[in-house]
Amino acid sequence: MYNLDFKPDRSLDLIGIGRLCIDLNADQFNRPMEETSSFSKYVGGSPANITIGASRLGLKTGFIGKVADDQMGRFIVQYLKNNDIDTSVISVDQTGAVTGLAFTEIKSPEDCSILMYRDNVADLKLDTSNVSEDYIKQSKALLVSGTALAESPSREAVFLALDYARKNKVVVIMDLDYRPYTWKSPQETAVYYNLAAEKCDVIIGTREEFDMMEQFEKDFNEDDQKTAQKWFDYHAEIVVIKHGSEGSIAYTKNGDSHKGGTFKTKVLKTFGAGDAYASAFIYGLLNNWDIPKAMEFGSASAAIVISKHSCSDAMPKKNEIDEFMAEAVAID
Ligand SMILES: Nc1ncnc2c1ncn2[C@@H]1O[C@H](COP(=O)(O)OP(=O)(O)OP(=O)(O)O)[C@@H](O)[C@H]1O
Ligand SMILES: O=C(O)C[C@@H](O)[C@H](O)C(=O)CO
Repeated sequence: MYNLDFKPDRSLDLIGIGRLCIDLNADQFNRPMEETSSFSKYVGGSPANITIGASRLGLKTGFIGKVADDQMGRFIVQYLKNNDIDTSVISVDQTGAVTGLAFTEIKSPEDCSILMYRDNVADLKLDTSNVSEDYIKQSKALLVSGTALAESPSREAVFLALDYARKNKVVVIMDLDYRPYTWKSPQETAVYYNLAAEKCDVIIGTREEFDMMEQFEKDFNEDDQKTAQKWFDYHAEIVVIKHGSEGSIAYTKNGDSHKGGTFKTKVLKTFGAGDAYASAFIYGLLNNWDIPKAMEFGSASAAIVISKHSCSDAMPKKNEIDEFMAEAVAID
């Protein structure tokens, strides 16, 4: 088992912080983007997707972020409201920043990529004045994602939120969410990722994301056990390392490890798997489930989302995941 102390007297279960943007997913798939003529618009950004997923599962959620003062920004806030996410502390940029856009290319179920338009984006303008200790301390858990560390002032805003969370015994969950195009250099990335991960109780990332963080520690050799152990020496209680279609492995501070399988699914596109997995896994933790049950729920949510066109809009409700698991073929 694990020892995460979710304080029962909090009015929110989970607050997400960071990126709120737009996904424009190719309507014509199984072809390169050069041959795509139309795209569907969805709310996007990893922490937004995870918070939407968590809210759909029934968690009480809120979000700390900054949106552009334009139609896209208003669309994002309205979508979050429609999904029962508290938007009361989402601020609106006044500097003329724009909404980040992610054009997604679906060449085949195995070959997807994202073309980013992220110059002067509003989400990275989040600053320390937008982060309220009174708000954070209302929550059982805080979800941070690595991309918000890419630039100041968002970087400082996230570190302040991490400090407020630790001070007020809010469980801190980090989804590594490494998007290289947002960063200036791999070295800078690793330094800030490591500084943030030191403060987290739960760390979720892919093997490649942990490799990026371990670039100064050559003896790690992509060894999942070694990776996890490093974080147990700081605050981590659970470290989850994802391996795409090969599943995932979770380590707990008490020395246990759990291998998570996948579910057979008809993959339309690969992106969104990680966000769906995280939202359902976090739901399991907040409901005090054991790790294998939370991982299975996460894998099922991921299998559902990758069979659909969007990430945020495809996030399933609990009954959808339960029904899927009752019928789907599990792969160990
Ligand atoms: N092809 C697949 N079939 C079934 N399940 C999958 C597949 N790919 C991923 N998953 C599930 O989703 C989980 C997370 O996937 P992955 O490791 O690709 O995360 P990620 O790289 O963060 O995702 P994203 O592409 O959204 O950034 C896996 O542990 C697995 O349970
Ligand atoms: O902002 C991005 O990096 C893209 C996301 O919005 C997209 O929804 C995704 O890749 C999910 O993992």
